[in-house]
Amino acid sequence: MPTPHNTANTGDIAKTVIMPGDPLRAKYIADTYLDNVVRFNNVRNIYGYTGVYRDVDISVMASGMGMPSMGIYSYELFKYYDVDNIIRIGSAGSISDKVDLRDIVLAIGTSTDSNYAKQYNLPGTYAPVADFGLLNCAYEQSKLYGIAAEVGNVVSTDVFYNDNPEYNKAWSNMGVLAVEMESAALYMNAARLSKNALAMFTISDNLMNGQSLSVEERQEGFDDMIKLSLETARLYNIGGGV
Ligand SMILES: O=P(O)(O)O[C@H]1O[C@H](CO)[C@@H](O)[C@H]1O
Ligand SMILES: O=c1cc[nH]c(=O)[nH]1
Repeated sequence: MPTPHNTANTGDIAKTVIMPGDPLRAKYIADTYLDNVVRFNNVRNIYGYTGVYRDVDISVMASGMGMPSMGIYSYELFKYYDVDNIIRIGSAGSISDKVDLRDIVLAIGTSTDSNYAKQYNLPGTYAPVADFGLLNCAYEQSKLYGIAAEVGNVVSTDVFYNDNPEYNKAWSNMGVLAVEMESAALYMNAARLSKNALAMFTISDNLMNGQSLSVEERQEGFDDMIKLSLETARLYNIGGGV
């Protein structure tokens, strides 16, 4: 059933969706890794494609930037398109000496400064976490393919250009590895709708020493993470989840 943001029909989208923030990264993944590709959405240039990865149907669709955008697209995929699993693949800024440029992080949890959880009227603070089955699968695949991956907490922020110079340090003091902008909304939508989500990242910026990757590397230079997400999706689909 089409939505205001997605023209796909029911059945056009696979059970597992890989979600980069950037539509051009979605196109790159479809062009490079999927066979028999059909594009199911380009509303607002949020490209979405379904194709075959090795022997498994997988979709890839952009989330856009920020929690409101991820909130809309992941909610619609879970609620209206019967998607069971979403794996976010993003760039992130390192705030820990455990991870540097090009390193991969698997987000076991995601702290946030966003108000997204307010809608649930919880009598406390919610801790958004990854689906253990997807996380475990990704971690095992990372070992199998020799792709080093650090598992830990990230922070999903509403603010890319933060006015507070102590912001990153405060999260870093709590052992948080990296900063990004969407995973908390994804993890909360998955929890609320009884679905599965995982976020993984390639470090594109080292926020402690100011080093960063180029625009081209952010669009197309994340092949280890892309392969890890696709192999995780494939194994998870074949195994019927964990
Ligand atoms: O590379 P993506 O997936 O867009 O993720 C990160 O990059 C954007 C900021 O440059 C934010 O969306 C942040 O979460
Ligand atoms: O949200 C993000 C993503 C990449 N790099 C950052 O510094 N922040």
